[in-house]
Amino acid sequence: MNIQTDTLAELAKEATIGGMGTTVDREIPVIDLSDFDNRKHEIADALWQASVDIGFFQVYNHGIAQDDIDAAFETAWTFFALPAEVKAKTPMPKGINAGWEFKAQVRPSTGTPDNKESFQLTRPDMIRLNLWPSEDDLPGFREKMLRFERQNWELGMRILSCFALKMGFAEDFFTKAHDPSSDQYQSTLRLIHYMSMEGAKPEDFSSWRAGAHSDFDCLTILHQKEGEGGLQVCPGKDAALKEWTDVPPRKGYITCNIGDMLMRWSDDQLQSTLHRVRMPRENEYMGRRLSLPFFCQANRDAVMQGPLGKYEAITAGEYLTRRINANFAKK
Ligand SMILES: O=C(O)CCC(=O)C(=O)O
Ligand SMILES: [Fe+2]
Repeated sequence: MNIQTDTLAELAKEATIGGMGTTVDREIPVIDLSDFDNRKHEIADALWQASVDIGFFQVYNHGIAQDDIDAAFETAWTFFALPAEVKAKTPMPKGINAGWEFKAQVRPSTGTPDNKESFQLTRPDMIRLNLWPSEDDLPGFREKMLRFERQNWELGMRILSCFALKMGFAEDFFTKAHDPSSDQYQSTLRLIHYMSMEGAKPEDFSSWRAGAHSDFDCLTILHQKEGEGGLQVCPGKDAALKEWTDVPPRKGYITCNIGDMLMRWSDDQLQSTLHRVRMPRENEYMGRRLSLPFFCQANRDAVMQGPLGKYEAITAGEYLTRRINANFAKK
């Protein structure tokens, strides 16, 4: 489908609040991760089914304490609340998923910048390119964020071990491919601030908080706050219908989705699904929205080759570089 043409046409049609396309209810699978080691095969079956069908699912009893998630949101806000000139000390370099950007991400689907700012944290790049805010500017930020990054990595690897099992790989196959001790590591924690729309002009609602896209990575672990909705998904097999489904955040549940890397790595068995973040509707909460996605992106030197051999082998580094450049082409 030609996403670009469809989206632009709909943007022109819908200049005010309301968003584009139609909204339909679909069930987003919810999966209980409790007693993980004993229930692993049952959990793996559920994750696989959800990912073949829709590519999105929500997990609960996931092992990350709610207090830690709440604290991570608070710490993220301490960064965004800094003056712009302080945030600008750690700018996102071209083609690198690290540092601060402000309304710089132009999605191929919309051609306009997402109405957001973000700080991305990819561990090796933070050191190499000196992208950590200083302790003077933001005391404790680095340590707190690294701890949360690690918690997300652990959850991501547990989920990916289930996919490895189903794909006939060793259970630690993806854990090795995302080895956090390697300088080739490129998994990314992203802090996102979508600006408040309180008092905004009607025409401001014609842009997107995040334009329609699929993620580049293997697996995204997306923390959202209850009451700060807007995420919508459009499953591949129904994409031509342009029917979007709201995925409201619920406390205790983490939304996860398959990205393009794992879709390719699974020979297209698992679905990387289009999603976007719409503007709030007239009667909805208009304040700022924060989200914290963690992108499990295989290390640069990991070779992606599916069990069925559908695609030629490519390193994850080469794969990701191509994808990032397509999204931030103008900088
Ligand atoms: O903020 C959200 O809820 C979704 C963000 C997202 O899709 C992304 O950053 O890839
Ligand atoms: Fe996304």
